[in-house]
Amino acid sequence: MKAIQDLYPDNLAHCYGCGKNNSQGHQLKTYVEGEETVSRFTPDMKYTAIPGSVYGGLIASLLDCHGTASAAAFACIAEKIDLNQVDLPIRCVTANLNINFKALTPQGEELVIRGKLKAIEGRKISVDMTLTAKGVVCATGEILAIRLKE
Ligand SMILES: CCCCCCCCCCCCCCCC(=O)SCCNC(=O)CCNC(=O)[C@H](O)C(C)(C)COP(=O)(O)OP(=O)(O)OC[C@H]1O[C@@H](n2cnc3c(N)ncnc32)[C@H](O)[C@@H]1OP(=O)(O)O
Repeated sequence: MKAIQDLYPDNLAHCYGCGKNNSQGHQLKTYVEGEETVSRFTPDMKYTAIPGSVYGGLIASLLDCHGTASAAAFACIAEKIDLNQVDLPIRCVTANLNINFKALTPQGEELVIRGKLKAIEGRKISVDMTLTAKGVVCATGEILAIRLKE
């Protein structure tokens, strides 16, 4: 299965966090795995907070893009829309993002971000997220994504 972000049409694929057409961005990729979504990302050393740990703004960026991609995927699944189609028919933007930083996030490690659907209420899609490094939860987050009108 393709990454959710690779299903965004070319003219909407320039997001700094996840756009496949932004060569200077993070190009985060999110996949559906069972009932969850997952993204994996190893930050470059330039994203330093305290030496040895990852800058919180980058973590926010990863949760932001993981969250909107997850919201679009969960909404498609709820409507039985095929996630293998070329252009994703459902697109979401972030209205609210809450993050709890639980532990310093170590540099030089692959970060694993997982998302679980919390609720779909009309155009509002809430997703719970965790970010782990070496199995340790470093951050949790909740996103409220809004499905854009047609
Ligand atoms: C814009 C076009 C470009 C196309 C783009 C396509 C993008 C496809 C690629 C994806 C790329 C990923 C990108 C990465 C994620 C970003 O970084 S996205 C960038 C950051 N986010 C933004 O810039 C969003 C800015 N805000 C907005 O554009 C508008 O406020 C929104 C979120 C679209 C909502 O506006 P609206 O469509 O007029 O909807 P509205 O009726 O106000 O609200 C709908 C419901 O949500 C609730 N709601 C809205 N905001 C909030 C809030 N902050 N807190 C709580 N509830 C809220 C409302 O109360 C309402 O609830 P109900 O009455 O239905 O119960």
